[in-house]
Amino acid sequence: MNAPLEITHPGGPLRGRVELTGSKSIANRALLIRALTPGGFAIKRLAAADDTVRLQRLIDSEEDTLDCGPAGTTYRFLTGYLCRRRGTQLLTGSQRMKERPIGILVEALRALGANIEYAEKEGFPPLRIGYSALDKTDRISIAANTSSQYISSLLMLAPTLPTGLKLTLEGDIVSLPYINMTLGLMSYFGIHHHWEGQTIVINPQYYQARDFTVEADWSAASYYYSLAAMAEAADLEIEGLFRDSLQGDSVVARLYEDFGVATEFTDTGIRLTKANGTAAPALFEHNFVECPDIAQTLMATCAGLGVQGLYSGLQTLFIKETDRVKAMKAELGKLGVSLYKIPPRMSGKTGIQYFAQEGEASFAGGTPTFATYHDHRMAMALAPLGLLHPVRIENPGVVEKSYPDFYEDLQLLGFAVREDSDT
Ligand SMILES: O=C(O)C1=C[C@@H](OP(=O)(O)O)[C@@H](O)[C@H](O)C1
Ligand SMILES: C=C(OP(=O)(O)O)C(=O)O
Repeated sequence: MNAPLEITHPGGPLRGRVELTGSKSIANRALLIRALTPGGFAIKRLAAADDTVRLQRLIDSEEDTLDCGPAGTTYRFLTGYLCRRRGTQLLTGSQRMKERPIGILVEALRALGANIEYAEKEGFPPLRIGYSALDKTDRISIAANTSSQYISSLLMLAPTLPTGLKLTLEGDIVSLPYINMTLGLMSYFGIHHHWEGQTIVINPQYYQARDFTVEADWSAASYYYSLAAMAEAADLEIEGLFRDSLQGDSVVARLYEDFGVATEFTDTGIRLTKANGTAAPALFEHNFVECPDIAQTLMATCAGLGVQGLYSGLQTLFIKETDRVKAMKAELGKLGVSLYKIPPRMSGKTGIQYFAQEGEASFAGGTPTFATYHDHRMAMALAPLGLLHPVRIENPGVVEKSYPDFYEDLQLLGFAVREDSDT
């Protein structure tokens, strides 16, 4: 799917039902834990997301080179896992993956005794990873301010290490709900842990095999919240989500209350409703440090509704599939909406970096063509603007990374999605 797609909606209330794709984060943890569990176990509702399919394939592969493509969790989880596997493998990825830092995890694993070399540039993929017993020490520290995926990778390995692991998190912690998701899933599979201040302590233990069902993806649900918020009235059923979720992105339910979107939990998922004529807020303010993956969604919603945005906690967005703030600034700029860094002298003495967003999306220039920067979330965050006016999405196939059925699901809500080979 490489030709641009044009996305349009005929107008009127937004209604429909979607069987939402499974959570990529939960699926990838379940796969990695299964690989460490004697006897294995069944995983139900595993998503067809490319990142998930890849992780399963690479866990099973004995080839010399393992290519993670653009999949960050896949890459980081395998970096830890391969340290305990016999043989030596080259772990590589897309051009962008080679720009996403890995040094913090490599240093932590080396402190445990890992046998890892940089195959190209110091601090970045690809890595050559050989077997090691990882028995040099059981007490290490790791900087927690760059990616929680490094920490999750170490935690899942921890119970299998000869004397377990005492992992001290240093500095500010980003993406904390993802660390809790890892620990929560490990508990489901029988692993105990406890916190001693900033240190997570995990003794040697065996994972217990148990059947497991993957919850639907709350990050993906955010695109339906965005649609509901921008619709005049909406009534959507989104299946597969649980009330007590391990996913931090379930905070979308609360965030979109401000936009008049109500969430009701049903036996099978959620129902989103927005009553006719609910007014949007004048200002939306949020710190995304615990839910970085939904920042683009909220930026697009605010643009569509002309809501002023005041955002913080965006410091990890520049090392994701693309520099997401830069990419959103460029794409929203096409609609006359501005996104900019507030100079530190104007944001007080909090040490927090704020970004402001101003303006309401204008379609006076005709159908906008949005670039997607090899980032699935650029495509999925911007597509809902098609509710307001036709939009064109370049390289729409990027959604395969986490949500291959995204456009089919939009069609279930009445959208027309058409290949636009003339552009
Ligand atoms: O552990 C995970 O499943 C993830 C953690 C987050 O990354 P960071 O910890 O790098 O912020 C998130 O952005 C990513 O999509 C998935
Ligand atoms: C950041 C993301 O993924 P990853 O880091 O796993 O590539 C994402 O899905 O938004």
